[in-house]
Amino acid sequence: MLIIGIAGGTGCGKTTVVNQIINELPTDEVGVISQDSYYNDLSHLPLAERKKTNFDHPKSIDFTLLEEHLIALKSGQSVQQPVYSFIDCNRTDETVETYARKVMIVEGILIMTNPKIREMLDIKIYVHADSDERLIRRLKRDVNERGWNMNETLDKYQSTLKPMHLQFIEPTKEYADIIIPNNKYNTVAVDIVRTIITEKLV
Ligand SMILES: Nc1ncnc2c1ncn2[C@@H]1O[C@H](COP(=O)(O)OP(=O)(O)O)[C@@H](O)[C@H]1O
Ligand SMILES: Nc1ccn([C@@H]2O[C@H](COP(=O)(O)O)[C@@H](O)[C@H]2O)c(=O)n1
Repeated sequence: MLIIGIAGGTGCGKTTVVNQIINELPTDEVGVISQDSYYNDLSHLPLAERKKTNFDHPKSIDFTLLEEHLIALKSGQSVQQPVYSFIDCNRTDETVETYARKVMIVEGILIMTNPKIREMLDIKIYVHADSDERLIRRLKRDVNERGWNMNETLDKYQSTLKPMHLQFIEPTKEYADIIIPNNKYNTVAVDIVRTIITEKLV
């Protein structure tokens, strides 16, 4: 199994790039694992407390479970990938059966901060967009899709997202084999990654 890691700051376009890559590829041969599925289980906290969590710190991720799942997939076993709710700020009771494929894409802001996960990635990709682009995209998405208001997102950007990005996420760019500039839609880069995957599938 080829494991491709796709990291980059919030709003840089990771999910969009992943969707563009896998679109047109056979779903039974290429799968996706999202770091969001591996946020720590916060069921012991009320929603108001869960909302105060720093979701941009590596400690917010259950890397042990992610590593276990990647090892299982690599050995051909299926895993139950947790399903995350951004509205409830917690894992749901549901899981999605994720089976081993020839290619697995792992995407998320923090995936390259963990040495064990980094070690498992055969190809490391960092998607870059300027911070003003990312903030605009993030603001629109938080307000339209994730139940936050504008002030909450702007406060969070200053107090948490920006410092965590500078401390933990941006430095992982140095581990990348490929950096995709994504201030604008980058179909050339997407085609290149898709070509690498297609070669693995033959
Ligand atoms: N290259 C781009 N140009 C403009 N908007 C983009 C681009 N890539 C993604 N977006 C938009 O930005 C928002 C965040 O993109 P997303 O792929 O969810 O980013 P990420 O997964 O890195 O947080 C989405 O609304 C998406 O449609
Ligand atoms: N309950 C949560 C959990 C996480 N976030 C934010 O999601 C961002 C990571 O996802 P991307 O698609 O943007 O890569 C991260 O910056 C967290 O702040 C959230 O808003 N609510």
